[in-house]
Amino acid sequence: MTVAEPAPSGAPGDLPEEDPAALVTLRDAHVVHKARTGGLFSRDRVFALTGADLTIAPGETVGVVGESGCGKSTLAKVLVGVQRPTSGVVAYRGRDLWEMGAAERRTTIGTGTAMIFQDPSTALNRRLPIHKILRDPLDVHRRGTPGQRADRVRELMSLVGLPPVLADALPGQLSGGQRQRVAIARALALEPELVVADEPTSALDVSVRAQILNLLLDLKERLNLSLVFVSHDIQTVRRMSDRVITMYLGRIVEESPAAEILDNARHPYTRALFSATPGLLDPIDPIPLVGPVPSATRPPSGCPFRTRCWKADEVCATDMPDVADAGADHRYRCHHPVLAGESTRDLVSQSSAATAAATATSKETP
Ligand SMILES: Nc1ncnc2c1ncn2[C@@H]1O[C@H](COP(=O)(O)OP(=O)(O)OP(=O)(O)O)[C@@H](O)[C@H]1O
Repeated sequence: MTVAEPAPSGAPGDLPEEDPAALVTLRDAHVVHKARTGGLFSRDRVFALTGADLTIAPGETVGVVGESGCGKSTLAKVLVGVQRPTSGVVAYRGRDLWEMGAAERRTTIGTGTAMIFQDPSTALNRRLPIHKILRDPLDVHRRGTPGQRADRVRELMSLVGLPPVLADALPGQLSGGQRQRVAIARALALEPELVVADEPTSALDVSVRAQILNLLLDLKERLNLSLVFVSHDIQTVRRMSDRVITMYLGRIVEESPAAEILDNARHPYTRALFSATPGLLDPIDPIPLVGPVPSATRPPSGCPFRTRCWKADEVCATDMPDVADAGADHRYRCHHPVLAGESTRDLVSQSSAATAAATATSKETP
């Protein structure tokens, strides 16, 4: 398989010219890691994020879907400034985050953004009582007087539905759902404009997941937050989001209003992901995603999805598709998009034929 070298990015410091009202903008953001084998760095490189372009408006929720290892967490970390991109631009309200002075960047990241992680058990200091955990960011950023900080802690607990009696409890004395409420309250302590939630319910009991998701939706409305919601659960992403982006092997391959992505996904990968979710597309058979995601150290040439795509042909092996505009804020990168009106039945039969062909080819290989 030919190894593609991701295209060079734009000049560092280039500021995005459009949408002055955008809260966060990524332009041609790349993250490349040194690969590790057996704990040691090798000469290989991992292309964790490649050429990401994204704009997030104030108050908007953007859902991120894709299989494991497709770069969702990397994108999330770049957005909140935890991960510096290897190249490309991350701008807050039009100002390049990584061109700011260190003090301004620390303030922008520390107070303007926050991240909620998958597992609240590991995200919270087990030795500190809840009121100290919530007060810590206020102390670090010297917000208000000591009395105002104590008031803010009470306010935060009420905001996320934690009774005041839990203020002196340790994280280990709380349920998983309560711990995630503490993590959310801490994330909101400094009134961020952007909150990124990376699989915020996947470590929780099914019974409390809906409560935490409803809490996030409620907080987003009340506080006019921009929310980036990363999840494997496509149903939930659709319910939570205004816009959905699909990632594959470090690339954003489709971006669409949530309301239309289900019926109108144009990228074969998005369609296959959705079809694998029971009850979503009502297919006769789900469209199989053939084989595993290729290694991020050796992404395929051309379109990264072409090695698993039933529509792929020669051009997909050589040319990375340009971004195509499907109108109404819907964009995708594909040479042979799913056509409007193309039924799941058609896709399943094409996919089965591709699977049979792939199986036959692999049997012929010595
Ligand atoms: N610090 C790192 N060093 C080397 N490789 C990394 C590092 N962080 C992430 N990667 C690799 O980058 C790619 C993208 O990882 P990332 O965690 O962003 O994917 P993901 O879609 O969030 O996966 P998951 O759903 O499993 O959390 C993967 O191949 C991963 O192994």
